Amino acid sequence: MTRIIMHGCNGKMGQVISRIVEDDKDAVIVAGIDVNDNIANPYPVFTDMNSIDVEGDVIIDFSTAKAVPSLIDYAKSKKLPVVLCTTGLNDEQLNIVNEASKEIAILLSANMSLGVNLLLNLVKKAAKTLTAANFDIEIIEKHHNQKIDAPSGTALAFADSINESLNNEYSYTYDRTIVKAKRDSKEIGIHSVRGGTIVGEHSIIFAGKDEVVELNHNALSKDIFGVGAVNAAKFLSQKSKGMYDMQNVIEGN
Ligand SMILES: NC(=O)C1=CN([C@@H]2O[C@H](COP(=O)(O)OP(=O)(O)OC[C@H]3O[C@@H](n4cnc5c(N)ncnc54)[C@H](OP(=O)(O)O)[C@@H]3O)[C@@H](O)[C@H]2O)C=CC1
Ligand SMILES: O=C(O)C1=N[C@H](C(=O)O)C[C@H](O)C1
Repeated sequence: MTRIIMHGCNGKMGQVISRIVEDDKDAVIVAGIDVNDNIANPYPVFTDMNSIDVEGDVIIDFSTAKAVPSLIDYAKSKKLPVVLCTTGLNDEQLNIVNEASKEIAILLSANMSLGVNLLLNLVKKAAKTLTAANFDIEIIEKHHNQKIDAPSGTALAFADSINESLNNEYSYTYDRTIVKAKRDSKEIGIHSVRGGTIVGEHSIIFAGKDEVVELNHNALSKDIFGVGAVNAAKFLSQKSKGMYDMQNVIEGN
């Protein structure tokens, strides 16, 4: 039985995880953490994580970037692994996470779905083949109107995955209104749309002379992230330290 501490338990994803875990005989949420205890949950909720008085095996985090450093401090003090799903972390916050992985196990992934994690590999092959034929690369992401960070963590992960396959020679352009010049061939344009209840859509567009190749992922429900996060928690609860991603969970190593 994997005992989960849910950080950001009263948010949209926290509530998805709560529902998924209720039907999972191999996992249980033993405590939740959030800024307000304003939702009825079938587990105790703490607004101060240092007051948690139950034992857990792993933390799942879907909260907000600025909450991550104190969560990492807590996890280090309790030697607890963290499945870190929050996006929009700045360099300083990412550095704290990377340093902590020398002491505890951390799984950092901007997208917990199987489809996106498959696509993160497929875009590398497409990028190598198509940029050799001078195709341009643009990424468009669409999300609901409650999302705080832009571009999405997933869009950045796609850009990073592509860039890695191209010897990190590409720069990222987020706003063409300030560029005032033609597109550079070695850039990846990244664009954000926000509206309504769109769960999460990502298009990676390779545009060449007289042809366009587009790879798409559409999330039809937040459950795909929740299922991935619970699987990741079961996987990570067995690890003592190091940095992991969803590829490790999918491959079981
Ligand atoms: N990796 C992945 O697959 C996915 C990642 N995400 C990411 O997860 C994060 C959360 O998403 P979502 O659930 O939609 O967002 P929500 O805003 O719905 O939920 C976040 C929750 O965290 C709470 N919170 C804020 N500050 C703190 C704090 N200091 N300590 C504890 N809890 C806090 C919020 O409270 P309050 O509302 O009062 O501020 C809220 O209840 C985002 O960064 C999002 O991009 C989302 C989906 C998938
Ligand atoms: O905030 C969301 O909702 C999502 N955020 C993640 C991101 O920033 O990539 C993943 C998913 O697309 C949903």
